[in-house]
Amino acid sequence: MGEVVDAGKKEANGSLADLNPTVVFVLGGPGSGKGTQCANIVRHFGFTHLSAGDLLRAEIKSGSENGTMISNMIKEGKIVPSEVTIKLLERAMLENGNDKFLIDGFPRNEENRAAFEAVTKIEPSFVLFFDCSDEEMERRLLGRNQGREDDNIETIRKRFKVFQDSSLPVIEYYNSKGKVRKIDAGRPVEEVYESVKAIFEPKNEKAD
Ligand SMILES: Nc1ncnc2c1ncn2[C@@H]1O[C@H](COP(=O)(O)OP(=O)(O)O)[C@@H](O)[C@H]1O
Ligand SMILES: Nc1ccn([C@H]2C[C@H](O)[C@@H](COP(=O)(O)OP(=O)(O)O)O2)c(=O)n1
Ligand SMILES: [Mg+2]
Repeated sequence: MGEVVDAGKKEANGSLADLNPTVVFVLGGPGSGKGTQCANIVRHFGFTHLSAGDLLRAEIKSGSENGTMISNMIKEGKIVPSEVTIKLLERAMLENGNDKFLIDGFPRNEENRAAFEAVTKIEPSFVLFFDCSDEEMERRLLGRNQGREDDNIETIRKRFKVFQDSSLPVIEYYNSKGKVRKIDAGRPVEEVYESVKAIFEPKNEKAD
């Protein structure tokens, strides 16, 4: 029996287990260029880009009951409880229906990592790590001009500390599993993308 489907509205159908998506985590400090490079990857390699920060900001705008809590945490540079962020990521994956996702800015701490694994049973294929100096990231964030409440020097310093203390250990964890692809993100956008592309392109392996 055929079902009438409203093509304009995507339904969150099925489960993540059915979808069994390919996931690449895109990590790096604030301002390292995660969002910029994800836009390039989407154009060439057919992934869907999900930024945890964008999903949280959309949740604030939607007037959700968690909005005030999320907004306060972002202003303080703190990491929102995993439960909230994981629900948003799960919903976005199921609504979208693609089976290849770049998850940008997540997992940002050990709690994010362990909870995502426990809830979704998804293991990332690999982790892109954009490595960039604090000086360069600070310059970029202060010039970003997206009207973000957290792109001020006081919050930026807090975000750098959270990255050092909470996010780098997650990258170390994946590094110990051989999953990290580290990229020098301090170079111009096009140069960084050349390195990114080489990671996503199928390898032309020589027979011996
Ligand atoms: N390689 C680069 N060189 C200079 N500026 C960059 C580079 N990559 C991104 N930017 C700029 O820096 C700011 C932060 O980039 P963004 O992609 O939003 O980083 P993230 O998502 O990691 O915080 C943006 O204004 C962006 O245009
Ligand atoms: N996994 C995540 C990702 C982001 N957040 C919150 C806390 C972060 O400082 C803000 C902004 O994240 P976002 O990835 O958009 O920031 P950057 O692109 O790294 O500058 O959102 C979170 O609580 N948990
Ligand atoms: Mg970003």
